[in-house]
Amino acid sequence: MAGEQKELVRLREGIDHIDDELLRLISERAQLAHRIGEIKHGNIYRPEREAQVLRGIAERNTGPLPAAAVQHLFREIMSACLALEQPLVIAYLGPAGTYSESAAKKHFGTAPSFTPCVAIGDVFRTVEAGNADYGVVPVENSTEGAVGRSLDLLLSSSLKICGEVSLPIHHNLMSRAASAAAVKNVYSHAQSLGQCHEWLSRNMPLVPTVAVASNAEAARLAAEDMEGAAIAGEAAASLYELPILAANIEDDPNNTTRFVVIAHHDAGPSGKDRTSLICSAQNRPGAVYELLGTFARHGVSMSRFESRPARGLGGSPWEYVFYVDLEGHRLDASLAVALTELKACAGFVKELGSYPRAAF
Ligand SMILES: O=C(O)C(=O)C[C@]1(C(=O)O)C=C[C@@H](O)C=C1
Repeated sequence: MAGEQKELVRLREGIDHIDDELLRLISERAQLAHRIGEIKHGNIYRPEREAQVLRGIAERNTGPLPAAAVQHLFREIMSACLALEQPLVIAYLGPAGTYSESAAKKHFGTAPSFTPCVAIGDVFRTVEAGNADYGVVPVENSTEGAVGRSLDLLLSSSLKICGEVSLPIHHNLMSRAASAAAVKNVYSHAQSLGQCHEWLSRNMPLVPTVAVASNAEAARLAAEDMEGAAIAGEAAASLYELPILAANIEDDPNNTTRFVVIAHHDAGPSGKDRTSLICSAQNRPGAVYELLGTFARHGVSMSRFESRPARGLGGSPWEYVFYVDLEGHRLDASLAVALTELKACAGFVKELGSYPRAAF
């Protein structure tokens, strides 16, 4: 026992020594970032550089910590360094406790100020008006598909996409009730109720579900109702101090939502990028085939091709636009040529921007 105590003291001294070194190095890093901020022209936040740093950390990590854990640590270090250069304001689809807030913090770390907005349109307006530097909005869910409102606003707004966030969505049943058997109502956003449909029919078939504006609102209601439960994320459970009765109740364990970061500019090349655009085909046979041919001819891979009604373009009903995601940056030689050819044959092209693929 005495031997173990001595060992404990010795190991803790080792940790103290390493913490001193870490602190010294982090402070030195912060001074360099501050100096970079002074000599940098234009935007201080550089999503392409941050993605490269985070990818490099994962590649060089030799354990024992998993890559995601070290990336989170470095995400926070960079977030704090950036705050020394320029305090950022980030708008997201609120209220506090939503998955959008988790996505915003996953992407920017916790150092910026976060502004919850009541609707996706308000996130766009807040950034357009300069009341936030960046905005985070959901664009698609692996179970439920496209988030139409975000796609429509990307078409009508002048904002660009400068980043993306991929967030695994894990739903939890949370309540002050003693057990799931004592729950009389389940509150959640309609999409989340849909994503937990099978679990609910197997485990709580007779309990009515109530669709509300957001998961965070569901958690707030459950916090006030001893017989109510919410389906929401861990952030909402801790915000409203709700015990989790059942974790990871989503029907698809790979349930993921993709968010984009909107701003007045897109991002520089990072080496692993994506380019998003909206286009329409001219009204003649083979026009869509021709659009797709421009990418195929130049070896540009497409990760998304989705059609939606052309809202806000002032055309007649039944006119459609295509939302296209391409692998690569608009400044890459092959993509640049493909875009030039696309503009020559498409009815309409709107470049939404090039940005680094999610680093983690
Ligand atoms: O490299 C830069 O341009 C920096 O400002 C430094 C740094 C970092 O901490 O590594 C901070 C903010 C930028 O968004 C990117 C990187």
